[in-house]
Amino acid sequence: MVVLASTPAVDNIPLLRSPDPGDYFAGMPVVDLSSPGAPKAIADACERFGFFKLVNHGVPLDTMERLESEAVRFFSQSQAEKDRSGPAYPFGYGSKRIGLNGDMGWLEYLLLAVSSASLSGACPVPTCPVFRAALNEYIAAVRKVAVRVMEAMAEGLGIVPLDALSSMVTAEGSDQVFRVNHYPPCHALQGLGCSATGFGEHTDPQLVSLLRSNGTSGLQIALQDGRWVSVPSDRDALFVNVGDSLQVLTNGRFKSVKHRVVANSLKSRVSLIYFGGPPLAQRIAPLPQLLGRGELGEQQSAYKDFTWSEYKKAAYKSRLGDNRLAQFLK
Ligand SMILES: C=C1C[C@]23C[C@@]1(O)CC[C@H]2[C@@]12CC[C@H](O)[C@@](C)(C(=O)O1)[C@H]2[C@@H]3C(=O)O
Ligand SMILES: O=C(O)CCC(=O)C(=O)O
Ligand SMILES: [Fe+2]
Repeated sequence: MVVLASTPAVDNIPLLRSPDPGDYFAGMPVVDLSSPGAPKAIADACERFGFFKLVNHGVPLDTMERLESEAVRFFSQSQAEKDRSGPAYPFGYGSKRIGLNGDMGWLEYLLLAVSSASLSGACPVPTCPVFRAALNEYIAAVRKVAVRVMEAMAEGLGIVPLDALSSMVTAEGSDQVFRVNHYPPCHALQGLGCSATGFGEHTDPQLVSLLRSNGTSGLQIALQDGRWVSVPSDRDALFVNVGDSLQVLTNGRFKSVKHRVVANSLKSRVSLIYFGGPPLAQRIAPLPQLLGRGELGEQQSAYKDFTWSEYKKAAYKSRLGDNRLAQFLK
């Protein structure tokens, strides 16, 4: 992180060295969901990076673009109008403040509750019926992809039944969240050699997150050696993150990926993220098939026993960049 003389527009937002064009993620795994090799490729990518790009996923481009243009229309309203959809917690519009513990980023967003395959009726925003319809169409489609991806993960890990993981997001009462992030261009930092933090480094607490963005890059992931690499944007693709809960369910075989977003000084970024979480009462512990006999006898869970409700509570008490899983290690 670099420290600069204060620039009022970005006060309280941490600054990062501008991404170096050479730091693109050269070895990024790209998985074709329609190919027979997908389960193995997905398991491999989740073990090595906790992250992969997914193509041929089946969400129609116009479903993604319809939602993107409704989101752009929402965020182009006046600040007073947008604030009428706030506060962000538990669900609604938020700006710059992320979470409840002092994290700040150069973005505005909508945090929305999903019930079954659409926006929860208990989530009153957005109020615009056209925006809600676009959200519902996209959420139904992306959730189907999440289910296929989790089935492929199970297959790639050699777990039966194949819905051992995906049933946690399709179960009654599953805790799914949808987020629309808008990172306006940060003109104040143009040419200064540093960028505003859009969304600070963190891992996602859920099982999986599926992200789609417009053509503006900014997403970065940390490799296992700690090096940050930029993920080139691709508006046709989805990007899949392994979350903390999936790391635990796989007893650490899949790694939850540390990621962040760097704001662009010229272009705005819009991202749509589906977070698949289990029901609150779901026990988060390694699947029995992944605790099979190894050379050293019965393998033990590396984690204390906990439920998603307990983990979520702890996550919401933490700062974005905290290592939330550390307190649940044995
Ligand atoms: C600082 C925080 C924001 C967050 C809740 C938390 O206390 C720690 C986890 C954060 C995160 C990251 C992934 C998702 O964007 C999110 C909605 C989630 O479930 O966990 C956010 C939370 C948030 O923005 O409220
Ligand atoms: O907006 C993005 O591209 C990623 C944001 C993110 O990681 C999150 O909302 O958890
Ligand atoms: Fe995230």
